[in-house]
Amino acid sequence: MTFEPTPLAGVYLITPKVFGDERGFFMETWNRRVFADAGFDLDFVQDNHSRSARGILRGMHYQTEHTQGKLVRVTAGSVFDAVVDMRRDSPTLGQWFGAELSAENHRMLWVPPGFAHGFLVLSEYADFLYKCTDIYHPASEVSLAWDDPSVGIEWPLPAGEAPQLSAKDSEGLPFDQAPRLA
Ligand SMILES: Cc1cn([C@H]2C[C@H](O)[C@@H](COP(=O)(O)OP(=O)(O)O[C@H]3O[C@@H](C)C(=O)[C@@H](O)[C@H]3O)O2)c(=O)[nH]c1=O
Repeated sequence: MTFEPTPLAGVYLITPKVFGDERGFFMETWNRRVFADAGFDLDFVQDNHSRSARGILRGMHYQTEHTQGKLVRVTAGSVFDAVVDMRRDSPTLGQWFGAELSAENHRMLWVPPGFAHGFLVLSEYADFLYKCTDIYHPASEVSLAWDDPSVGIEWPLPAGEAPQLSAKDSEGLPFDQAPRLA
């Protein structure tokens, strides 16, 4: 398992060790001791799984109470996964980071509490799995506008194509109106 820092403090790209053989492959995707040895003392309370078709964008989501850390990965297809720093005292407040996560590259992203998170599906469909450090708390859920120009996430969308969004995400808050996190 390798833990690769990103330009946003606390956000890590994680690549599991994959053991391939004639049957297929095996990999550990979460191991409390291995993560603790790497400095991640995590306690997960919920696992989620969503499936989405090509061109669907879910995001950019966070909760102002019960703020969640998320360990995210893809088991079928590929996505462009993105985070935005919402930590009020962070030197990188408002900056984004994105990476392709796919069933082929086995990569995971550790998104600590304090970030808005979302993804765009690049394949015919994608299965997206994630572990959360806190509960779902819809009353404090925020959708930050995926296309806020002051954040400027470079989504790998075909020229002139718009993503498909939920009703909630099509009314995402502009960055300057979106609540900051601790
Ligand atoms: C997130 C979530 C949703 N739901 C329900 C509520 C709703 O009826 C249905 C779909 O919810 P949503 O539209 O919010 O699902 P979705 O847009 O997939 O929301 C997720 O997006 C990604 C990007 C994240 O980072 C997640 O934390 C989460 O916010 O599932 C739960 O029961 N538990 C949960 O933890």
